[in-house]
Formats: sequence, C-alpha cells, structure tokens
Amino acid sequence: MFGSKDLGIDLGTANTLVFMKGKGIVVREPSVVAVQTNTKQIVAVGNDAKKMIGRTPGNIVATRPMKDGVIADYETTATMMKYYIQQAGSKKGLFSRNPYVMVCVPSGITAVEERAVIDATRQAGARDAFTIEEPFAAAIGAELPVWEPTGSMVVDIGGGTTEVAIISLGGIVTSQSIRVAGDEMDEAIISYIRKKYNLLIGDRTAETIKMEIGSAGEPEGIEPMDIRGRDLLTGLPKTISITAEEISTALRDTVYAIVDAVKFTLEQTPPELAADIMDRGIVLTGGGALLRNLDKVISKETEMPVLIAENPLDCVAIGTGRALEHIELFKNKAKESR
Ligand SMILES: Nc1ncnc2c1ncn2[C@@H]1O[C@H](COP(=O)(O)OP(=O)(O)OP(=O)(O)O)[C@@H](O)[C@H]1O
Repeated sequence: MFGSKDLGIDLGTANTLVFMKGKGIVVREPSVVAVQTNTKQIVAVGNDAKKMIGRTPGNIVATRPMKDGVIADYETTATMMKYYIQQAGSKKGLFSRNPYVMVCVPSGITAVEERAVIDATRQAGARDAFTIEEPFAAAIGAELPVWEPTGSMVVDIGGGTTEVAIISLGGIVTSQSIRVAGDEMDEAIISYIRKKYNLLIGDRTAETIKMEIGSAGEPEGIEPMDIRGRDLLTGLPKTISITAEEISTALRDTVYAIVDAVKFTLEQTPPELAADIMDRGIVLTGGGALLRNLDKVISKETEMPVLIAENPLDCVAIGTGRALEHIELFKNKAKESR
C-alpha cells in the first residue's frame, strides 16, 4: 500500500520539513507565506517569504499560518503544504500517484485542531493523511528505543510548543505539552529591550539575538552584540550594545517554564521507567535544544543526565517519516477522525 514517494511532514510553527521514504529530508523551509491582501494571491512561500517579514508594503502580508503548534490560518496552511508536497515531488521525480502523508501534531492538540491538520493535508493533495504525536516522532528521529519495554524521555522544544514525553513499548506513558518555546523566548527578548531601553526590535532581530548570544543560566565568555531598532521616544532608528547576561535574564522565565514542565513529567513517571531514564538520560530535540546551556540547566534542576540529539532540528521530520513504516498503528486513528 505504501510506496517510496510517501511523505512525513513536520508541520512546525517555525519550520516545515518534508521527509521522503528512502531519500531523507527533501524540503526544509520556514513556515511562512506572503500573500497579496487584495487578490489573496500567494507572493512567496518559505525562505523567500521569511525575508519579507516586517518588510512588506501595505498590500502584501508575510504571515506564519501556524501558531502554538496548531493551524491558525487554515487556507494558507493548506496552500503552503501543497507547495511543499509539490516541491518534494518535483525534486524527486513527479509522483505517479498522490502520496500518503504522515503529519506530526502536538500531543496536547484538541480533536478539532487535529481534524484541521488532516483536512488541510488532504486538501494539499495527500491521497490520505495520518497523524503522529510530535514527541513520539521526535523520539523515533532521535533513535531512542521507543518500541522496547524501557523508558525513554524526550523534550522537544520547537517554535510554538515544548513537548515532554515518557515513552515505552511504542506508546506515550505520560506527556505534557506547553505553548512555551522558541517564539516565547523571542517575545521575552523584545519585551525586555523595549522596557529597559525604550527600543522596539522586530521578531527576526530577536531570534538572531537569541541564537547568537542567548543562553539559559550563566553565560560565559560571550561578547556583547550591537542591535538595531526604533527608539520609542524619538521614533528614530538607534543602535545599542546588549550583553549575554541581559539576554539570559530576559529568557529566565521561559527557560524555567520548560524546566517545570520537565520536572512535572518526571513526577508523573512510574519508578521503573524513571530508573531507565536515569540510565539513558533525557534527550532534547527541536531548535530550542540549541539554546546555549539549556541542557546544563535542565540537568542541574532535575539531577538527571541530559543529552542533545544529533540533529535536533530534524528529529521530528525523520521520526514522522520513519513512522510510515508502522502505518498500521496510525491508520485507525485517521479513519476514526473521518
Ligand atoms: N541556535 C539556536 N539557539 C536557540 N534557538 C534556536 C536555535 N536554532 C533554532 N532555534 C529556535 O528553534 C525554533 C524552531 O525549532 P523547530 O524547527 O524545531 O520548531 P517547529 O517544529 O517549527 O515548532 P513546533 O514544534 O513548536 O511546531 C525557533 O524558535 C528557533 O528560533
């Protein structure tokens, strides 16, 4: 039934990745679409659209159709997925038939939100669509022994959501999904700089600051960074220098919201599985796992070993694609939601 052109899609708040069976990741683009407001025509998708954020004239808007891990704008999400499915098809030779598509969803998703993902995927051209919970996909992608009778713990920190899960024997034993992740870190930086310096910076600048000098806990040996924004008092552009210590202070609440979710999940974990996790360690995936020192802070607060997966940004997409090999486990769920 399932063929080599079937796809796994990590439909993320920040990035969309498409995995093709046997080929690996064939599309990796930001989840951004630029639309002409009067005609509703798509002007750009992905990287080209991301460059336009905060730089569009009045008649074009560059938006992210996903928010907090779920679909915020249905039509635009379907259009974006269609574009990426076609892109995957054209890169690897046109599909001889429409592909079956497995899409990841946050574990805390409502039935209505999940239904929207399945419908949008079908509308985007899938022959049929199936869903997999994001932390489970992340654990498969991080090569954790998810099918074995042993406990694995994964913390997937994306753009919109942080998913924490304990997995054993092919199922999620306990999990928590919080709508606090990379985007919230960017917002915390914007808010800190506005309050302290009366300087307004854009989303992309905030994300760059986070990646370049952002740190959980005490940063060491990181040079200050010059940043540009608009002075709220004079209305004019202004450059200031900001230190890593200041950004660490700005990120503190977000970091500790993630730490609390990890601690809460550990408290719900049956003792045998907790012992397995103690041996193997907690595995971090998602782009947020790359925040400097986050692994160290989680390890210190939980007194558990913490590891960052090899390619944290790719784990969910790889796991979503690999799950196609176990499609019989996901098939019924998709049928139920029809
Ligand atoms: N080096 C880095 N340091 C800190 N954050 C980073 C780094 N690289 C990427 N990120 C952040 O990771 C997030 C994107 O991660 P990812 O692609 O895993 O999320 P997503 O799958 O799109 O989101 P979600 O899983 O919430 O739907 C963004 O917020 C981005 O700013």
